Amino acid sequence: MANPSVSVFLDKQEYGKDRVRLLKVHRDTKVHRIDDLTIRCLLSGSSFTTSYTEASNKAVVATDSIKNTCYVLAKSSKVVDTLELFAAELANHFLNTYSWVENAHVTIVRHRWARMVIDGKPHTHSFWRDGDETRQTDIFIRRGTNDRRTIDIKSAIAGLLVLKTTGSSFEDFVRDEYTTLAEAKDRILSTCVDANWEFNIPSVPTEKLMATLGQIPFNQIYDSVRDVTCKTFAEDESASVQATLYKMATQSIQNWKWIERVSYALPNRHFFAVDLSYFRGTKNLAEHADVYQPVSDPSGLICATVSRSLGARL
Ligand SMILES: O=c1[nH]c(=O)c2[nH]c(=O)[nH]c2[nH]1
Repeated sequence: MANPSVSVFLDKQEYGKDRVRLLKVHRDTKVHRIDDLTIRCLLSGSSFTTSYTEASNKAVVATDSIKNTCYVLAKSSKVVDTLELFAAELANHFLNTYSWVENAHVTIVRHRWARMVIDGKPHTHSFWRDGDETRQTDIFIRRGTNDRRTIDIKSAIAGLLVLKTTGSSFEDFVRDEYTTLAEAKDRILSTCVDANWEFNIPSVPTEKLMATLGQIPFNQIYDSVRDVTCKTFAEDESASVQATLYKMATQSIQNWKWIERVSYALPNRHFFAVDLSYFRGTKNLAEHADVYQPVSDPSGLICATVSRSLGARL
């Protein structure tokens, strides 16, 4: 039985619409472009407390209206193709429209569509899904004092599946009574990259918010982080996932003054050479390996965040 004399308080709250699906078609030229998005918009602030504690809906903007707003703004917006700017437009809209909303938290996931190549030529209006990788952004805008806004933006790549067939070793690790893993001079390296990067954005007067964000080359930064990730993965003579991860993260901070920190979560998807010695003494281990067994579970998991040092602004 619950004890009603135990005192509690509402510690955290945010509400809104999740999984709003939206396809925007850009037909401004004959070469159509598309943005296939899944959006989450969450609102919070002290005015919403009573909706939880006293069953009062007086302050509640229906989540259905929040969903409708996503479609209305997608219609008029000129920046749907820059996730961070479209997310900022949405978040800013809720703060500007409803004076009692203190924070707007918008997450957008963009699903991949690649242009079809037909008879060697990029097709003007047909696309195919080239993998499960997504681009994402998570933006949190706070109503500050003196009509200013503070903005946290974290953008991400999720589900980028990569594999290399040489240029990766793992040696000189702890050997004790628990160790069965052989040292590997040359192994398969494969991971499914989750990377995110946080922006350093000063608080801005409300009316300058979109103009300030408009100066940040979000699409170029995304392309660059993805390129650095792939190039480093491909070219690094990897001593471990840890060492390769650190090189990836460091470069993006050094490339872009707006990036404050970069995090990676890299599962180490193991591929073990199959011991074929049972069959006529066939050699398939170490330098003889070319038949491997992919092991889906368990995998290693290497996670790290690299941050810009204090006073290290470009
Ligand atoms: O790159 C690696 N890092 C590790 O920490 C580790 N541990 C392991 O068993 N294999 C690997 N590979």
